[in-house]
Amino acid sequence: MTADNLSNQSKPSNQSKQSIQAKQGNGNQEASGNILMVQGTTSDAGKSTLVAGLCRYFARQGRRVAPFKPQNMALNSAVTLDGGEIGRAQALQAEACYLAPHTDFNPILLKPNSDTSSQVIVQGKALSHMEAQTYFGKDSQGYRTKAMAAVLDSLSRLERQYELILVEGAGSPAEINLREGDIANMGFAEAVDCPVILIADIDKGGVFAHIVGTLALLSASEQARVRGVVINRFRGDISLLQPGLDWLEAKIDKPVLGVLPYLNDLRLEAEDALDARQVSTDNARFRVLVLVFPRISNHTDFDPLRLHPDIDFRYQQVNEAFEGQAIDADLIILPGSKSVRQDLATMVAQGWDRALKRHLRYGGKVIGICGGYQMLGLAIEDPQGVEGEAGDSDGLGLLPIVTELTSNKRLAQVKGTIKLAGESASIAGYEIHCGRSKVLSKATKPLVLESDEGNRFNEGCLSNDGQIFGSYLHGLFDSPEACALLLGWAGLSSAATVDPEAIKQAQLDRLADTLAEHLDMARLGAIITEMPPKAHK
Ligand SMILES: NC(=O)CC[C@H](N)C(=O)O
Repeated sequence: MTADNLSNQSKPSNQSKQSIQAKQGNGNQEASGNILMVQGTTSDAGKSTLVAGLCRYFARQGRRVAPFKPQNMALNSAVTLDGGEIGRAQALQAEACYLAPHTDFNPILLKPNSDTSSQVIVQGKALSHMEAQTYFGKDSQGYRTKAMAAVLDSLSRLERQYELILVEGAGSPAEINLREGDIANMGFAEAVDCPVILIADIDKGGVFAHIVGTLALLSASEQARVRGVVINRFRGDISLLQPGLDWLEAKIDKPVLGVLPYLNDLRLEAEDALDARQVSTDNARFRVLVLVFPRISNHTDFDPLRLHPDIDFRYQQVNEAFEGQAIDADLIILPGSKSVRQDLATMVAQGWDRALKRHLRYGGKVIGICGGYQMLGLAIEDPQGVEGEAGDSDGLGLLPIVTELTSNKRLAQVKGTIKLAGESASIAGYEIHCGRSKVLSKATKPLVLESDEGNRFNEGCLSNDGQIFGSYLHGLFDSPEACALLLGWAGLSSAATVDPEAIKQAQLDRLADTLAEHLDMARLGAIITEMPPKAHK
């Protein structure tokens, strides 16, 4: 790949998109595997978004491009086609490349279930606590060696299949306490000898200090591999910024590759942070409240509701005192959780058990998804201590199910039909859970699903009074048909149609257009090609 053809921008027709897909689908062609890494001066500087935009930009040109994040810490994950689990940001970036998600795009995923411990997922598979101990040993050096081996193994597979690999760092490379044994930022870039660009968020203020300070805290060889900087989320008059940019380029002796505008209404899945923004609620006629657990997982389940013009959508932190306040919702949703028993205890301590019952007495509806579904049941048992201390907890007692957490994590993409209130619709989604739930009585299971392996099964549970529905399915509002059916059941009739997939595709294209306009793509192309990766395999 040459700098020229990297910067040669064109929008593909639908036909060339298909040929990209075909190309991307069957890897094993000649590939030089150029690597570019994006690091940020802070968390939330815009790394994921920049990588997603670059993925779409290059994929639209017919390039074989893939995303990569060596190590991700997030509770928002996606099920891959090869039956594993990766961070959602990498799944979105894969989609930006017109690719299905693959475990190699994010070989290490850490899912925190307390302030001091995480579930470790290596190349898509969750290690049990025992495995984690033997895999990594007790010291951080043990972890680094094994994790780095997995990272390089995945990367070398991608290098054989793709022309360009766009790598996202994590947090900032200048976290002094995390530098030793780092595999997520400069530790990775040094190991594979790839160029780095640094992105900084000007909206937060202090952008010059962030950039100069970050570079000052790097070693000489790390500084040298930072080949340019990108300033993100700028609003206002660029001519007023220009003197600052000139000063910066002289000070750091590196180019500013571009200043990206503040994309106020960019609606792309958040990597991990909860995105509470919603479209205008002027015409909203239905109130949805999603409880936010300290260890909420897969909050992107709610994006279709957050972006729905008929819905007044709210997140409510369950660890904040609320007792006595009016709940003010037609539908309350309990989301997934990485620490179900503990999040349930937090919720009950704040009086949410009583609040939910009151809401139901007034005719409100309740949905529980995955961990939230488990909480609605009679009991949650964790005899092996899969999510912390071993033991049992009483559930909220609103659905006739009993759950046992097992070390055998279920990961599956599923599709089928949902039947509620006499209506049925097709539905698709994914399951990520250690728990297995038994429905005790003859309660209705409203879903008939089929997994990738072709197994058909009934899923979910509806209370006898028809007011409470629980399911393991993440992404259950993504299909417009299923979303309309669920909202209809919950009391919102003739809801507008929101198609999150179409929104996502339009946003990725818009992002790529923005990068094409505001980044010096010729220079970026040169950065990518002038530093061939060293043989690290
Ligand atoms: N995604 C989830 O909510 C998972 C629920 C629970 N932590 C389990 O593993 O079963």
